[in-house]
Amino acid sequence: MDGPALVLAVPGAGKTTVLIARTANLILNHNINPHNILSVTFSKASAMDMKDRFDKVFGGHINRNVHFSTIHSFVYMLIRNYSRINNKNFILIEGKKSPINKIRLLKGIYKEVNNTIPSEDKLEELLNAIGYVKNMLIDENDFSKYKNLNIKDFKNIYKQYESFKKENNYIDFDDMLTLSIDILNKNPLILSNIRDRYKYIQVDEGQDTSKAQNEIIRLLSAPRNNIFIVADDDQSIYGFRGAYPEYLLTFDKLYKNSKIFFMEQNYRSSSNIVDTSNEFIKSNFIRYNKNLHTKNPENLPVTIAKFKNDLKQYEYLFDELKVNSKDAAVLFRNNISAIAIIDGLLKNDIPFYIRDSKINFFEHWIIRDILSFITLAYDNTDIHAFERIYYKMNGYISKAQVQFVKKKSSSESVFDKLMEFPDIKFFQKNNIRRIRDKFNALKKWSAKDFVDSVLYDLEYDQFLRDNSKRYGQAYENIKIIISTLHFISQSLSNPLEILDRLDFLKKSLYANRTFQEGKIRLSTLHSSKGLEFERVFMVDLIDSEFPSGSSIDEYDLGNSKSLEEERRLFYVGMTRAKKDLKLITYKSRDGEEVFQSRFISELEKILSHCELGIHNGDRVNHKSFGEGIVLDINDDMITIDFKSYGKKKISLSISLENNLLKII
Ligand SMILES: Nc1ncnc2c1ncn2[C@@H]1O[C@H](COP(=O)(O)OP(=O)(O)OP(=O)(O)O)[C@@H](O)[C@H]1O
Repeated sequence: MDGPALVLAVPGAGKTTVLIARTANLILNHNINPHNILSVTFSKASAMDMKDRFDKVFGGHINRNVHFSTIHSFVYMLIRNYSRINNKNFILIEGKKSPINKIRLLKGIYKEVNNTIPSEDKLEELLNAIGYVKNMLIDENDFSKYKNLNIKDFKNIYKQYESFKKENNYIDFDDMLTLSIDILNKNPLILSNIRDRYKYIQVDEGQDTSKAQNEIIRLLSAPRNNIFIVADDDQSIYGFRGAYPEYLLTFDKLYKNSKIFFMEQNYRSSSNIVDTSNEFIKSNFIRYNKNLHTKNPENLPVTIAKFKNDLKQYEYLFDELKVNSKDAAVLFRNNISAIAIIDGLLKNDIPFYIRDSKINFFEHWIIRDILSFITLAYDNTDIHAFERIYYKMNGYISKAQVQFVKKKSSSESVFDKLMEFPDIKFFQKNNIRRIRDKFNALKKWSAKDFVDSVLYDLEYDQFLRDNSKRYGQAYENIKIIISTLHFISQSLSNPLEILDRLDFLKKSLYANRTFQEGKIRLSTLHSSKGLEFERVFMVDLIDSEFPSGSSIDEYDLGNSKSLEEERRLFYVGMTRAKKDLKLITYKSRDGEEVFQSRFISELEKILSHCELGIHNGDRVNHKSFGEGIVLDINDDMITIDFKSYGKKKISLSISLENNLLKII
């Protein structure tokens, strides 16, 4: 009830349940006014989920309003009250009521600073980087601590963005946090009023709170420190935008006389899934060592399904789902993976729903380029389509030539107009003829051959590779767009049908956003947190996709932080499954060799040891060395800390085959 407490729990242990029950305990058994309890969580969906679950269980017993909110909505209220009293006017530039478009503003600043328009991906990276700086409370005059930044002249962009907001009294979501810290630090009266009101502070999903959010919580809860945090550091997956789970590891230093409770029993999953996941997450170093276990019985073995290529993966997935689609989910690292899956599910008449419909595919610049190729193939007078792609193929056409073409009559073919360019050289004419003939032929191809011809005959693929190099981006990240396009076009008879199919898929994505019994859930791994399903399929488990290419690059340079976050994300996915977990990988995607995810390789080892029935942490008895604890199992060797002999590495198979080693 009183004092600082941290509840560290494993997946499926009932974290939210504990927080709800404690709230009811404070109100019903200790007569605390709900008005004095502040319960916050990370996302709006979790806050709503908490409120629903509380009302369902205790609604009949407690008739006063019990409030659960996000940290952001709490600080928004704080800023509004402060502004009202002090006659200030802060204008929020997020959401529907915003007077300006934040994205457009940042795009404009980026363009001004770097003289080039940022891609959608770059903008996303920029947004995350700004959020990271604010949430990590990084001093804007000292970005040297902020490594791994891949944004050209970030400092300048950041400063311009900040001063524009300051001049106009604008604030964004992240500013709400830093502004609140400032208000609380500079206004002792406000701080003491809030402290008086919120005598009990509770935080759910504590692993996702940032440094700035933790600072707010610390300020509010002092000096009473009636702070109760529920968290699973192994499920922290928002480090890229400033989540700071490290503070959980030093909770006892931050709050004196704190208590730490562990909830290590999982009520959700079969013992196969629990044992495998438990071993898997132990490869992370930065964590509280918890021992995930369950009393649930065994069920289907965890399956690793390996295929020749991505097409075979889809065949397997759709076949499985056709037979049994009850309470199943397909989870993926990259939301673009959803497009090919939706295409296949629609063709196979398998019902699905997907909440994250904001997928950067249909509006992606590559797709818009492809649409311009199609347009020009069918209408070679379309100057807009031509202007978009003339330098992205091997036509060697100059800007001056395009300007010349634009001045001519619009009913003429752009290729004919190009031929009339003054002083045009013989070899240039040959090039233009070659391109023109290619475009004339394009509309006769099947949709898939059309895509190939654009990629390889017109060398759009080469442009994509060069472009990635120029902007320091991994070609693999855009390859997923091309492979999705290939997948969609494989059954279409002509290029025009690509337009229709994309339109249909886009509409289907929006039309299938709501849950209905019997529908399969499609979700990114990030959005799957907190959910549970009978059957879970994790797809596209290849290196560079999952774990992401950037986390592998950082790891190769000696920094394993991002790779550990990827491992946690993988763990979140695995622990969503109640009975059936299928992990799918393949050897080639869209004709190019790929490698199975290194996490799959780790799991193969774990599963082979699970078959032997031996795990890290097991107590064992060895015929010669006596009792000990298993510390590590690596291929065929096992490290045991023996009571009488200390650490020893012994051969696992010899020990087991000869009955030398027994699990106690
Ligand atoms: N004490 C319990 N006894 C039996 N079942 C329980 C208990 N606590 C929770 N459960 C069940 O276990 C499942 C997981 O619970 P819940 O979703 O609250 O866990 P969680 O810790 O929030 O999980 P995660 O962090 O993985 O999302 C649910 O199906 C819930 O109904």
